[in-house]
Amino acid sequence: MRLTLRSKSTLFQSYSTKTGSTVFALSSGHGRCGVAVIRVSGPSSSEAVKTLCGKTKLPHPRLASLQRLIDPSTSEVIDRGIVLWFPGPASFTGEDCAEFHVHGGTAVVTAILDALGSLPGLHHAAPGDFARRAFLNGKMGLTEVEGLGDLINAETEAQRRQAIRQMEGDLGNIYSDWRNRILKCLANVEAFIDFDEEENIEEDAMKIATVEVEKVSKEVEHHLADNRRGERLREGVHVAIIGAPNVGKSSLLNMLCRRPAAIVSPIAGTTRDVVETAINFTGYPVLLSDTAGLRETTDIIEKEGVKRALDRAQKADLKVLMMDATNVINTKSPHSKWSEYILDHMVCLGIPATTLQNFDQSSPNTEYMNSGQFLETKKSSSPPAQDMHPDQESVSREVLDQSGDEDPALNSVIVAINKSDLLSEKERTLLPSSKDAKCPVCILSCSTSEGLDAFTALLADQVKDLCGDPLASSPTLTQVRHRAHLKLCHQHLVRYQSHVSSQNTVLAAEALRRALRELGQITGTVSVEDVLDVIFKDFCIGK
Ligand SMILES: Nc1nc2c(ncn2[C@@H]2O[C@H](COP(=O)(O)OP(=O)(O)OP(=O)(O)O)[C@@H](O)[C@H]2O)c(=O)[nH]1
Ligand SMILES: [Mg+2]
Repeated sequence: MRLTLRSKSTLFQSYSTKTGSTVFALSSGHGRCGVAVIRVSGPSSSEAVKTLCGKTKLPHPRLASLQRLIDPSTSEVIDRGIVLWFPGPASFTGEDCAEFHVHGGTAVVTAILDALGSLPGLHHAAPGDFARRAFLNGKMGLTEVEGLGDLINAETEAQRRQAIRQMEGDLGNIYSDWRNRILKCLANVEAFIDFDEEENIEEDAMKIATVEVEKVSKEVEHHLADNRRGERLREGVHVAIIGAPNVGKSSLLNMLCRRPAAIVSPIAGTTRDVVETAINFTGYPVLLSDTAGLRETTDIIEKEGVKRALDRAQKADLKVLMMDATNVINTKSPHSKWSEYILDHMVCLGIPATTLQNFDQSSPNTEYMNSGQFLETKKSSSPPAQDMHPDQESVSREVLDQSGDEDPALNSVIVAINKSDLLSEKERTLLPSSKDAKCPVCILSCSTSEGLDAFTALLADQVKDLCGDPLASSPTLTQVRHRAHLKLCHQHLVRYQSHVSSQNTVLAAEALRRALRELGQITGTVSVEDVLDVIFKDFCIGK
C-alpha cells in the first residue's frame, strides 16, 4: 500500500468507518498499582464512555470528571474513577478517544476491561495499535513514532534525552528538509527535460538543482559519518572484560554492577561462560560482559568458554584488558616498549585482530603462551626507575590522541592493572602509565577499591564518547533502518551527479526519485506498509 502524508487521513477514516473498529487496552503497567489507565480509541469510544458512566451525555471534552463506572451487564458499580473524553481529531490517535483512570487493583482493571470487551465494536488492542492509528491518521511521522517507542524503552537519562528529541521531531525534520529540497531539485530537472531548449529556464534550473543536490549529498554523508553514536546510545555500549585467568575480571564486573553477578574464586578458570549484565553507567546504557580467562586448554568446556570470550571481545565496542599487577612488574619490558608489551600480551591471549593492524597475526606465539610464562618473556633489561611514570590518574583517550601518543592498534582498549594492593610502594613505580602504554591504563585493586574511581571516570568518558551527546546541535542517526535507507539515498545522489556529468537528464531525474523514495521510507511518506509491522511490533499493548 502506498501512503503519503496527504492521503493518510483519508485512508485511515475509510478504514475506520469500514471496520467500525474501536480498540481498548490497559496503558499503564501491569500489576497492582495506585492508579491504572485504560485507553479506548475509535468511533465507539463515545458509546463506551456513556455506557460505563451510565449517562446519556458525554463529559466535557478534555476535562477530568469523577464518575461511578458501571458494569453494563449487571448495573453493578465496578469502581469510582476519573474519566477523560478526547473527541477526535484533537486526540493522540486523531480519532475519538477516552481514558479511564481507575484504582490499580487486578480485579478492578479486569472488570473494566471485561465491561469494555462486552460492548459492540470494541476489541482488545494489539501491541502498538494506538501509535499505529496516530501514524495512519497523520498525527505523527514514522521517526517520531520510533522516538516514542525508544522513550518508552529508555532506561538511562541519555537514552531518554535522545528519544524525546526524536519524538519531538528533530530527526524527522532533518529528513523532511532533505526530502523537500530534493523534491525541488527534481522539479527543476523535470522542467529542464520538459521545456524547449530555446527557453532560458533550463540552464539555470539544472545548475541550481545540481548545486543543491551536491549540498544535500554532503549533509547526508556527514550525517552518516557519526561513528554509530546514536545507535550505540539506543542499544547500549558493549564492554567486554578480558584477560588471562584469575586476574580479577569477575571481581571487576561485580564491582561495576554492584552485585555478585559472577562467581569469584582463587581457582583459575572459574568463569566459563560469558556473564552479561546491563547497567546504567553514569546515565549511559552499557552491556558489560565478564568472560572466561584466556588460556590454552584441553578442557572441552573451558575451550568453548575461551572461544566465546574471544568472540565477545571481537564484537565489543570497548575491551577492558585486565592484567595482574604482580605479573606486570615481573616483566622486563623497557619503558618505551610498554605498548608493544601490551599488544604482545593480547596476541598471546589470542585476542581478535580487529584492532591489531600493526601486528602480525599470522603467527601467534603459541609456544610462548603454552609456557605459561608469557608475561615474562620480554627479556630486555628493566628500565631505570626514574623513567617510569606510574599514573594512578587515568589519561583520557582524547589527551592521548592529541599528543599523537595513542597506538591505533589499541584504540578500543583500556588496560586495567589489578591487584595493586599486592605490590610494595617501590614496585608500584614500575607499572606503566597511559603514556608509556599508548592507551589508557588504570592501576586498581578490586580488593581495596583503590583506583576504582579513576577507572570508572575513564570508562564513563569512553562510553560517553562512543554515544555522543544526545543534546548536540544536530541529532544523530538512531536506527539501523535509517542508516540503510540513508546510504541508498546517498548512493542515488552520487549517481545523479554522474548522470548530470554525462548529460543524461532522464537518468538524473530517476536517481533523484529513488533518493526521495529512500527518505520517504524513513519518514513514512511512501510505501511504508511493509515496515510498519516491524516498527509497531516493539510497542507494548496500550501504546
Ligand atoms: N589481592 C587481590 N586479590 C584480588 C583482587 N581482585 C581479585 N582478587 C582475587 O583474585 C582471585 C580471582 O578473581 P576473579 O575475579 O575470580 O578472577 P577472574 O579473572 O574472573 O578469573 P577467571 O574467571 O578464572 O578467569 C579471587 O580470589 C579474587 O578474590 C585484587 O585487587 N587484589
Ligand atoms: Mg571470572
